[in-house]
Amino acid sequence: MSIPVVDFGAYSLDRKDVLLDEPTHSLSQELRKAFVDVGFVFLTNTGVTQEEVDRAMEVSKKFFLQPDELKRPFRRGNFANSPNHGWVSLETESLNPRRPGDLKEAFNSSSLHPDIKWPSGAALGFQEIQTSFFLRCKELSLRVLRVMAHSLGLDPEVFLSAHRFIGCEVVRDVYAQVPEAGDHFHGSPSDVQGRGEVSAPSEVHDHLLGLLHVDKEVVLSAPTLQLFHLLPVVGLVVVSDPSHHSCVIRETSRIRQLGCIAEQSCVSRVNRRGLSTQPWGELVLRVMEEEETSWILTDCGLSVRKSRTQLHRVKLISPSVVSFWTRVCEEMASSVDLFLPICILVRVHSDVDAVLDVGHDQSLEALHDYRGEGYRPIVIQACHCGRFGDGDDHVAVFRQVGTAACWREVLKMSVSTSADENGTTLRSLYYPPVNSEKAKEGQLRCGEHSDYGSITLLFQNNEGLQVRRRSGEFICVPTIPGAILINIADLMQRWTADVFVSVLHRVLLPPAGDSSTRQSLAFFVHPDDEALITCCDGSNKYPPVTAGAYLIKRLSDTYGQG
Ligand SMILES: O=C(O)CCC(=O)C(=O)O
Ligand SMILES: [Fe+2]
Repeated sequence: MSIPVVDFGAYSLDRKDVLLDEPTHSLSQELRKAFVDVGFVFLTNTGVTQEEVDRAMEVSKKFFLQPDELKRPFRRGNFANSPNHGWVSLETESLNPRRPGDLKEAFNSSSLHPDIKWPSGAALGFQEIQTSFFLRCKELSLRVLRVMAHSLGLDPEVFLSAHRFIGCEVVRDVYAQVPEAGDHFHGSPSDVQGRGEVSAPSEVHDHLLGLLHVDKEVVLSAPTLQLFHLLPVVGLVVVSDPSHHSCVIRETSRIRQLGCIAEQSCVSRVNRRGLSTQPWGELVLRVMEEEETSWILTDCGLSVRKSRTQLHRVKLISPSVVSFWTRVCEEMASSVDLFLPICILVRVHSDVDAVLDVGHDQSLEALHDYRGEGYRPIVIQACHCGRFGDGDDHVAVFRQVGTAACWREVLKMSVSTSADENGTTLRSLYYPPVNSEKAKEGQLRCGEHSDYGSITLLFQNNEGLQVRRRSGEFICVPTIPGAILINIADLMQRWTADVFVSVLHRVLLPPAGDSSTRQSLAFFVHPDDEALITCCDGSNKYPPVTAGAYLIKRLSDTYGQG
């Protein structure tokens, strides 16, 4: 039996609204049959374009074709918080340990953390292209996982809810780790609002966020900057580096298109608690009029600084303020029923220049406009259920939740640590020309193996891949233009108690005398590290395992300890 080809058009990335629909019965059943019988399927009409694939392969090839000394700084193992991220050199890895090292090079993009150093130079645009391809694959994977759940008659969220952190850096609930009460920070007692606040760890007070709150439409000018025309936005962060001017201007005009997030709701919350007497807009306007370089706005716990090159910087100075705002945000978010998912795009550099943008899920689309700018998306997955009533003021609701979400993310960012909590990896593979006389006995381009996670998306530009059938023999996999090969990986087989099968596959050497290269892009989807994988039929066929522990074990089997 060959690999089935299934039309995924009904769930294509081009269709934005589709996640609310039940997958069609025939799509579910075709997918199910492929994953039960073969473990592999070709999906057509996914919405991922050939152009996107070509771009990702092209920039990868430019990276691989460089001399090794230029690639070495990016070696896998060099990234402290992301051990699987980086370059894997030729013959380093034996996916079948009984064979000599695979004749391939790879680059694993496992972390989108803004502090990760990416290849540049010859591979100009590498980070942006890999990141945007990663995010496209992520979106498609989530759709596939949804259809897979449906095909098994399971709750459509069963797989999705264990894949919430693909491509997100860790945002651990650091507050929970910190002891009760007390302000261990600099700042006068008047900064501390309320009682029994949980204090935040020390990273917070060093973390400078440039927040600018504008209540009315205003024009700001500063000595070294052009005019900025800002609409009322909460969470708009002004970049301090003059080289980013145009970026700020573009940003503000985009926010205008998306609609504005007014802070009125925040203000009323603040007032109700007696913590602030003024709308923030006024505070900011006051700041702008003043000539001094620094203020402490004790009534809302923020300090504001102003310098020649920075419009304004607002520093979160007190842990109680941080937790206060977090709580406000959470209350606001939970008090409003909202149907829209919210997407926040954040650009953060280590010197804490940031631009926030809050929008509804169409922002996901807008995300692609940011490819070249190093934006980091934070998508708030947990959208609030319920629908707008007829009489609801949609904009007001959206503003409230957007504001809350925005703040929450800013605050989380300010205390986040830098590890990742989902092992999903976009792996770019390059198989150089092979001199078959020099190849070692039994050596392959990629030895027999099955993948480790939930599913794998594979894009290939040339033949060579083989998949093992149930009967034991290997069959050649064709390349079908525009189609994506998707396979079940080991954790998914466990999860489905062997209903879906994860099968061995390999990449052969080209025939003698054929000096062609091969490239592929494999998107290995993993559940979140903390997700406990138990058989979804309720059986005990496999003991529960956390996805993170399972992945570590599999990687260490492949690469050896360390
Ligand atoms: O390059 C290919 O086509 C296959 C790669 C693969 O299976 C893997 O890296 O897991
Ligand atoms: Fe594989």
